[in-house]
Amino acid sequence: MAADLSAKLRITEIFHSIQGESTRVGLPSIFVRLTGCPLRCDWCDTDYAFSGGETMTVGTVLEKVAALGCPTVCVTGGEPLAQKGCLELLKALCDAGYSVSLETSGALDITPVDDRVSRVMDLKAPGSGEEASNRWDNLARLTPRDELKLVLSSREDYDWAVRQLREHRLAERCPILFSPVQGQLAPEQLAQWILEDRLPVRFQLQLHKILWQDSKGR
Ligand SMILES: C[S@@+](CC[C@H](N)C(=O)[O-])C[C@H]1O[C@@H](n2cnc3c(N)ncnc32)[C@H](O)[C@@H]1O
Ligand SMILES: Nc1nc2[nH]cc(C(=O)O)c2c(=O)[nH]1
Ligand code: SF4
Ligand SMILES: [Mg+2]
Repeated sequence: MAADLSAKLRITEIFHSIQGESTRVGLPSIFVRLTGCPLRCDWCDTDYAFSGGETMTVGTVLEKVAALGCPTVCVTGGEPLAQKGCLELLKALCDAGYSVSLETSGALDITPVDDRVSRVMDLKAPGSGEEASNRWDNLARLTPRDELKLVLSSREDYDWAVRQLREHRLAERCPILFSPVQGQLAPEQLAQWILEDRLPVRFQLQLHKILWQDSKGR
């Protein structure tokens, strides 16, 4: 069935930049940032997307994306899956031939997302203050096309992440990303722990924050 292009979405911004996160890091990409999030991660760098925004149809978002002329699209937020219309947007983007990734907190069911989308899902560590929001049944749904990210603010978070990695055999499911919370955990410290423990994970630094000091981190 075709996507519903009349479905409505609340959108904070649509922009063209260098992908700063996930295994797609470095690729020119279009970002579609959906407004609103039911979580409040302690260290969230995107609180400007919690409210405001502009209502648009999926069809209008497609037109704005097409005008930016880039084959790779990242749908993010806020929490994109908190809006029903997000599923229609993801399907419409895939139908139009884009290579699509979705950044999601893992607090909402990822099952209904179009199979062609690469789901980049966070597992919220205790330091985020949102550990209780993790939907643990999402883990079993991850495929090698998806990615799992753990954003860590301390040694306690790191130890917690290593336990999850082992207990849920996460590295067998999909690529695993360990990223320091910017300004809270020194990147070189996290890198050293990963090396010492011989972890099969990918160290990640938000590239856009190295490239640009813009408060919105484009
Ligand atoms: C702003 S969130 C939007 C998507 C979704 N709500 C989520 O949490 O995955 C995009 C990504 O930025 C990460 N992020 C947010 N603030 C950060 C920070 N201060 N340092 C490192 N990563 C951060 C999140 O963990 C998430 O992986
Ligand atoms: N350049 C850039 N890359 C990104 N990758 C994921 C982002 C996000 O906020 O989800 C993001 C972002 O905000 N900027
Ligand atoms: S879930 Fe994502 S957007 Fe929401 S508060 Fe956490 S990092 Fe920010
Ligand atoms: Mg960001």
